[in-house]
Amino acid sequence: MNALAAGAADAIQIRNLVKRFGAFTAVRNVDIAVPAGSFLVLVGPSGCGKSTLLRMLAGLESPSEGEIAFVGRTVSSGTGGVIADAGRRNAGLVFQSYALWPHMTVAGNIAWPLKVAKWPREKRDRRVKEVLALLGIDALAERYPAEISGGQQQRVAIARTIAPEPSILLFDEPLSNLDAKLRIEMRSELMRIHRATGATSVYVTHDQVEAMTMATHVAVLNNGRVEQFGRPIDLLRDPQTAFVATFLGTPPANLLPVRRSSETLVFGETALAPAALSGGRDDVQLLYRAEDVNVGAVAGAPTLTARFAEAAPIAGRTMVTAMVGDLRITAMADGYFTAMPGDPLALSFIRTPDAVFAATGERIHQ
Ligand SMILES: Nc1ncnc2c1ncn2[C@@H]1O[C@H](COP(=O)(O)OP(=O)(O)OP(=O)(O)O)[C@@H](O)[C@H]1O
Repeated sequence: MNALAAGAADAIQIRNLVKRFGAFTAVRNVDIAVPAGSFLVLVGPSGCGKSTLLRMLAGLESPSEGEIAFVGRTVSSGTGGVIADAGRRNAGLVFQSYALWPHMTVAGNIAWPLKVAKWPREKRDRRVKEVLALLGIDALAERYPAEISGGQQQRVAIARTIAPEPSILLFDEPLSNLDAKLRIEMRSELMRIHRATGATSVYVTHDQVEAMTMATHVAVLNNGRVEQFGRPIDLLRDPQTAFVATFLGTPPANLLPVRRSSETLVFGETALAPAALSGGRDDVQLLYRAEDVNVGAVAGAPTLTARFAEAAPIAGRTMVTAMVGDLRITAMADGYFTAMPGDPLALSFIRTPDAVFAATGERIHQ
């Protein structure tokens, strides 16, 4: 079965969801089905509507149109508002800020939601021990939030959220307050927890590297719309819009605006590709991966003269950024490479473009 096809095994169904704040539309016609056990990452630039979508899933915000169902049960809709409130969705929410109770110990914080849900004492104690062990914070059980580090506080917040065994976990940029090293550690930790709990997770981030490492499924949002939804590898290999193609991937791919001139597509005066690729359009955009742009002229390959901007060594090669007018182009050089900012640099396009997009952004399939 196609893992992306809607079906009975979907833990979350989002149908034609819209959220308006007055005249402003923050979420536009979002339609996705999330299979049970997935780790869905919502990724996109600041203000694209990720948090608003997550808050609707959490029951903190009601939709203007459309509906959300958890395991076939409608929990919110444009006509009915929030049908099942935040506490009755069997969903746990982890925020960027940890919001621990300062007057309760770590164990007390974790036990709190279980007390509220009236778990019997013995079962509660057993569960607190279990999640303390799962998060590797057993030794902190009797400390107060002020006596532990930010990273440890985030672990406690996660432990508290998973303690009541929610079937859906919702994360809103939970790692953004941590330093770079801790973020990377916590990423693998969260994936381990996801596997251990089996909960379907929805995770908001603006960091595409975080998205690509953690996700089983990714939804790329832009201006409130889902530009593309699918497995990370499919979005990387087969982007359906120019936005997805340039937002995902490290180093970023290059998008060159070209126009048709008799038999070729030209950038400025340089012929880059055959006109047949444009699907009959006059203006299109060509996608070139950084590894398909060579630093230095290659005989027989179309070549542009750029101005060197910066270089960063990566895994034995150098990622070079250069400017052609206002356009930034990223290329790869073998070994170590450096130059002075503004130095002229030949860039050769050593392969045919990876994809072609209309000037308006949609993919042109050959
Ligand atoms: N309560 C509100 N009233 C009016 N506008 C809002 C409200 N909440 C969010 N918005 C607007 O909706 C848009 C989407 O906001 P949202 O917080 O969902 O974005 P985001 O993708 O999570 O951004 P970030 O990564 O910066 O947190 C923004 O333009 C924001 O200003």
